[in-house]
Amino acid sequence: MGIDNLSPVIVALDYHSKADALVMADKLDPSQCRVKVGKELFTLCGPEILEELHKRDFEVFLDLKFHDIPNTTTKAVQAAADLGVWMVNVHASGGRRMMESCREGLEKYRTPPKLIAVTVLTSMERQDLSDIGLDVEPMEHVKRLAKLTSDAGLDGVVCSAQEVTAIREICPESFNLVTPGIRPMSADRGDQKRVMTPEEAVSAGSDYLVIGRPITQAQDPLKSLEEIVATLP
Ligand SMILES: O=c1ccn([C@@H]2O[C@H](COP(=O)(O)O)[C@@H](O)[C@H]2O)c(=O)[nH]1
Repeated sequence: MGIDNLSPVIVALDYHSKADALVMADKLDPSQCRVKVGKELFTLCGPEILEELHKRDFEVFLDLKFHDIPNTTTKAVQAAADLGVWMVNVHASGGRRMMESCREGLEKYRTPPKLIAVTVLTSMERQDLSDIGLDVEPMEHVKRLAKLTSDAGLDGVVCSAQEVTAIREICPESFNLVTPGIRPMSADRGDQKRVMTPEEAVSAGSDYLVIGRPITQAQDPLKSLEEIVATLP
């Protein structure tokens, strides 16, 4: 079980049509897991896909990773709150003022979405950071951005499960750690670089495991989800 009564798994509905996403959603039980709508599905379907998922009682993580000036990102997270999503995110590299403005922008909501920030994408490794002028290990940059996010008063971060132990040492216990880059031992890593197995991620202290292709591209997605959940401590 996760930090509430649901499993910690958030299934990434990275599909190229509303129909395909809903076929998958209809196989899932909203009392067992949450779902994530990302850039591909939201760009194709817009808010309608959220309505469909909410009708089916899912809590939805709207993963649009807003990265813009404070005014723009604040309006964007408010728009997400108006759509009733459970979780929304920005990029921590947008900076402290941007994150604080987003948090303040959500204060007027009775039940605001959880607001979290992406640290370093799990597809990135040291060379990728070096390419963009950051001569630092991912771990160091993730820790810096997690602390900044916590100081800005957000609810948590997106990071690799590899960084969970280190973040726990510098951020409050209540700080949510949302970890993509989850790969069962036999699964293809694809473009992910900083990965962990579901079991290791939960043991390390991840609150939520974001899992896409190992479930959605499986021959039998539901069986794959059930097998993953069965391995969790
Ligand atoms: O650092 C990040 C932030 C977000 N993601 C998203 O999570 C899923 C992972 O999908 P897989 O198929 O399991 O790799 C995907 O929607 C990404 O956009 C991430 O992977 N890393």
